[in-house]
Order: sequence, then structure tokens, then C-alpha cells
Amino acid sequence: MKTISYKDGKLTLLDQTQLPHQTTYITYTEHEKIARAIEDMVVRGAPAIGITAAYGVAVGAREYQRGSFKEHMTRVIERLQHTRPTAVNLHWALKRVHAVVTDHPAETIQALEQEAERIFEEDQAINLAIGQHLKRLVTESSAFLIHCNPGRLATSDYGTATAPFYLAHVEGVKFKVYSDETRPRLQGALTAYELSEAGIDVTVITDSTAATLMQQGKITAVFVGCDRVAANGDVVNKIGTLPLAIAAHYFKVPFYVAAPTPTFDLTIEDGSHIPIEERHATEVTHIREQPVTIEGTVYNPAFDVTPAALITGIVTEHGEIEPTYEAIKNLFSKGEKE
Ligand SMILES: CSC[C@@H](O)[C@@H](O)C(=O)COP(=O)(O)O
Repeated sequence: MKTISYKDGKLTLLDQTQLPHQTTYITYTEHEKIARAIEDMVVRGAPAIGITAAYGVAVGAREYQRGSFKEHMTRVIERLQHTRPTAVNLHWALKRVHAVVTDHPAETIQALEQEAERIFEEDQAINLAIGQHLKRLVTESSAFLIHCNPGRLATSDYGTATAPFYLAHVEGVKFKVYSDETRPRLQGALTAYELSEAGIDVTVITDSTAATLMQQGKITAVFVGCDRVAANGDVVNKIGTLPLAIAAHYFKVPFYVAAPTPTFDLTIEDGSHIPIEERHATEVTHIREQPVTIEGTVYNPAFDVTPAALITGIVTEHGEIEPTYEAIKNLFSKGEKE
């Protein structure tokens, strides 16, 4: 299952809007179409959006024809920046590739492709490291609740919150995963799809069933990914994460957030300042083009803010930290990220 691949100016994405029923790949050679693929969620998930945007800039550099090359590149980067507002990985990756743009097109194309490749490879290493840190919780007969898709489809490799499952499964550990369906876009179906493809025991539940499973004592821990972590440890992730964290707190179920360091935004003091994307009403009124409710006023925020106080631990590629301002400051002052 290759979510993103790039070769000779061509970016190929696995079309996540068609999964799990159809496996379709789309190849792009224009940055505008890549921007639309991010907006339409052909590709989704914070790390995958960042990687795609980085390759999108390389594709955009190859589209240059005349005029100021640097101005052309600024337009390409701005277009990609305005695709989705919440996941900070997008902005982080674009900043990285912007830094290698010079006045020379040929030299820049090569540098952009190399930088995008580095971002991709670093994400693979991050996935593995997060998986190794979280794996200690995946013991025989344990059971986990997962929300949205922080998996292979959302990253370059094992996923973030799903990585410990892949690693433990290979070691022969028997455990269970409950995947929230994650209305309105049903990313939980993607998680169920990719875990079941790997032979992992996964059960899909409606979002409303999650608290009941915790009440029944069936959940060892909740694992989620994230789209942005504020300096104080508040976490923004897919809508529906906050109610899970509240239920987990009430039923004393550990709640872990898998967070690559590029997902931290130290410029944001707390979660209330993180921009929350509102998506189109049809995502709520329709499921796969089938109307399911009245056509009325809809409120459709794509993400919510989970306060640090509800989080047991944040697991980065460097290990687990407490969700506090001090712990996060300490992590980054060690030079992990400026
Ligand atoms: C490792 S991916 C973590 C998050 O990006 C994921 O949980 C999520 O919220 C994705 O949202 P999406 O709207 O599907 O892009």
C-alpha cells in the first residue's frame, strides 16, 4: 500500500476517497491539481499532507516557463499553503522546501526533490520510532481504541498511532483494535481497512459506541494521532477526539497521543489559538453522495481541541513526554526542532 510516490516530476497518490472499495492511483504533474487533491482529501493525514505538499513544490518548479523564477515559486508555495489550515506539518514542510529555492530553476528542482525525499524518509524513521516507544503497551490480550486514521495512509510508512500495532503484530502478540468510524468522513474505515489487510484483529464501531466500550472495561488504552500540538500540550486532532478523551478520563483509561515533532507548533500558546478547518456541509448531509439528512444549516468543524489535562502522554519519535509546557520546552531545547 503506497500512499505517496514520486519519480521524475510525477507524483502518484493513492486515492483515499475511493477506499476501501476501490484501489485507484492518480498521477499528478501540476501543482494546482496536487493542491486540489489535498483539499478534496485524495490524500489526507497530517504527515502525508506535508510530504505531498513538499513534492507538490518540486512539481511546481518544473512548471516554470518565464518571468521571475522566485516569484513563480512563491505563488506555488502559497497555493499549497492555502489548502488545509489545521495540520501544521503542511506549513512545516513548505517552509523546509522554500528554504532551498534559489534563482536557478534546474538547481532548485534537484534540491527540492532531494528535500522532499528527506522529509519522506524522516517520516518513515519517525513512524518506526513512535511505534517502538508505544509498543510496550501492546501486550497479550490488550485492546485499543483508535480514532480517525493515523495510519499508513496518513503517513509514509507504519503510521503514528498505528505503528505499535504493526510492530507488535509482527512479533506475534495477540491484541484487539476498535476503530471509531469517525463521522463525517469515515477515516475509521480506512484504519480498519489497513489494519485488517495486515491481519490485525480490528472491529469497527460507531463513534457513539466508544464510551460504552470504556465503561465495559474493554479498552486498555486509547491511541490517537494529531494535527497540531500547542506549546502547552493541548492537542488538535480529528473531530471526536475530545469526547473520547473526556470519556477516557472519566473511566480512567489511559489516553495517548502519537505526535511526530513536526506536528508541534511552539508559536501557539494553547489549543484555543489553533485554526480549525470547517469543511463543506455535504460531508454531513451526505455519505458517499447519498443524502442522509435534511439539507439545512450544518456545522462541520474537521478537528477539535483536547486539553493537555486529559492526555496521559504524548509520544514522539524521541519517547514519551508529559503534556506540559515544561516537558515540551525541554524536548525542543535539546535541539530536536527549532
Ligand atoms: C498521523 S495522522 C494524524 C492526524 O492527521 C489524523 O488523526 C487526522 O486527524 C487526519 O485528519 P484528515 O482530515 O483525515 O486529514
